[in-house]
Amino acid sequence: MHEEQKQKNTTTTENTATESTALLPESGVWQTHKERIQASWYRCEQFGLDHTSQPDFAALPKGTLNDLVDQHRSLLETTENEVLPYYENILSNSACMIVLADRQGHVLNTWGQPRFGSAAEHGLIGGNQWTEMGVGTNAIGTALITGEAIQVGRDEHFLRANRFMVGSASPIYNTKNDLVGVLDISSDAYLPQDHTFGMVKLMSLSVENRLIFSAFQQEHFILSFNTNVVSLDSHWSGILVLDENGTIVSANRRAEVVLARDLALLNINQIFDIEMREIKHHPVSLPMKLIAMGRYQFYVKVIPPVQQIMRVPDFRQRTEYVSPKSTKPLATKEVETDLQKNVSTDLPDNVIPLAELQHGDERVERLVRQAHKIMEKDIPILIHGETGAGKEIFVRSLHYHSSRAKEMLVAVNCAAIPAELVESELFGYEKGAFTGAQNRGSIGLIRRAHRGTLFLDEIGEMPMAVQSRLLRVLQERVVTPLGSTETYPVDIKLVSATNRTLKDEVKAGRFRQDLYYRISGLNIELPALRERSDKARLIQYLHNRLRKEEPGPALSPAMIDLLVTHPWPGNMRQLAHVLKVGMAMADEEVLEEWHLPDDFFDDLDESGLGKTNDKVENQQTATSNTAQEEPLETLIPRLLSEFKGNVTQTAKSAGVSRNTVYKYGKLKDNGDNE
Ligand SMILES: Nc1ncnc2c1ncn2[C@@H]1O[C@H](COP(=O)(O)OP(=O)(O)OP(=O)(O)O)[C@@H](O)[C@H]1O
Repeated sequence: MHEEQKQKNTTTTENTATESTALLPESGVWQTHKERIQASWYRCEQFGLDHTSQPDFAALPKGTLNDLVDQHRSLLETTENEVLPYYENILSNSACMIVLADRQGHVLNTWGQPRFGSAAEHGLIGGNQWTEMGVGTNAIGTALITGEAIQVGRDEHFLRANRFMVGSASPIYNTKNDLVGVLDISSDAYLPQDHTFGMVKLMSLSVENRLIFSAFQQEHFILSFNTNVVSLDSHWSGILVLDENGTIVSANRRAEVVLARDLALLNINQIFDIEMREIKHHPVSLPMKLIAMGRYQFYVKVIPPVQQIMRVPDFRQRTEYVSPKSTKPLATKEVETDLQKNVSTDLPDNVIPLAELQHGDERVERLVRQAHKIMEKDIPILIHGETGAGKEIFVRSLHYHSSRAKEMLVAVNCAAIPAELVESELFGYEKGAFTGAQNRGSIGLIRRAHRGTLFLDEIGEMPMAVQSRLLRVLQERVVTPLGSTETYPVDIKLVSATNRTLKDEVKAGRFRQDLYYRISGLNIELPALRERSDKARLIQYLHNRLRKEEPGPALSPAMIDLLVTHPWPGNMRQLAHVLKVGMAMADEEVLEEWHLPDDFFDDLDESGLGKTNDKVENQQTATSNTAQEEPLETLIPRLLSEFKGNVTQTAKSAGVSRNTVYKYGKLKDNGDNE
């Protein structure tokens, strides 16, 4: 029986899940709508909610929401293109709201105007998270948990606070059959609800179909099929994607439901009474009548690839072929292949692929490989490294290359949260647990990382009391919120980082020894930038990355040498800053020394690693500046005051580097101060 036939009219079920009948445990398969709502209510009770609880939307901070929107740009655009026509044609006078949420239930965007009050009141607002755990039974959260479309009537919401609306939600699956988001139409109860429910399912199908077309239409044949010819272009049609040999490489959910079988990698001749070569030669706009699996008749339309597949010999396919671009050592290539495992094809823009974190330094290659493996094991990772060495960037990349990539990476900077709040932020709290707690309670960051990765940055800063609680969570794998006697199971991958030497902290009594051993399953020492043997390549890589964001000047070999010489006390963060400032300052085609910020030269001076020509200039000062016939000690301060402190102009005019200007400008200052 098909899904929608199983759904019952909301009005007949609205009173069936009364507040005392949360009977059914989560069983996995529910036959009826009523049982699904009951199972959801049961889960809500397990989450510690009662009907009077206030919704906890666990709203994301603004920056994080922007990141999330960036990560889901193609889903958002596809939805917008597919959904807005419905809204404009059908729903615009219906006072309802269309909502797109990600697979964790975070609202990514909304369209339309509901009748039910302001965003602050109804909570359907960007960044708010609609999960069953925080908001009780609701269309978005329940569709996410069950993976199926659902309509939640007013009284079917577990929390009374949500019983002013009806929500209809339908999950969206991508071409790999991963749940990537959910579409929801919410309104107060005056709309014909069956109509709305059908509509949201149609919308999610149209988004899914569009995702399939975008992924495959360039190079693949696409067949759409339906039982009647006039519906061939509708979103209810089945879609099959075929490669050149007729192998089914993708299909929409509708195709699998209608044909009632797993279609992956079958040949088209196993489904329809036709061969691929006939499909290739069939006129595009002429529907065919075909028999599926010897019994069922369908109308079928062929959509050929936009780019015709070229049948030309390509000897690069042979194994002995060596690409001219493969200049990297063999070891790096092997690492890359290995690191491709688990890679989600659409890494968010702010995530650097693992293979691009190392550029030939053996130590870094090894630790990247080790950490990548350990991400799949139940072993915590502890990363030690100087500030700015790239610990967080590394962890982000690890998470998105792991099997947990579909769930959240929750990054907590223990030093940034006031000591007295660390505990409640991490473990969550019951409503009214302490003075100052928001009275609706909070699920806390650890539970938010459930099935994902928890990254505790600067773990050395964690207060002792919190350390004991964390130890308990790691030992028992359950979280007990502040003020609660309930425990909640959690499955997290823990990665911690510190720039302190934690063993010293243990000796000094500031860090618990037992916790240290718990968190340091795999100990990783991320080398400082100055210690890396792949510095030159890393600098060029970062420069290229920045140039992709915004065009900028090139790096000369001399500039690369200068950057390689620098001690980089602020590591990758400082390198990124210096390059960004330099590239912004430069109008020329090549980055020059005088484009770089002053603090860059400070560090060079302190380390005594200045350039050779500075040394030559220094020797000149011992006597005089031959060009100007004036010692630099007086020339530089004079020019500096002439150019009103402009270091670049002074350097150009004196024919010396900015470094030298800085040095002699400072000498004068010091002298004045004495
Ligand atoms: N592998 C890398 N490739 C390119 N840029 C990088 C890389 N690693 C770090 N960066 C740059 O350096 C900045 C700082 O990195 P990150 O925040 O990961 O350092 P950290 O070691 O966690 O620092 P802290 O100890 O201060 O928290 C990043 O925002 C990014 O601009």
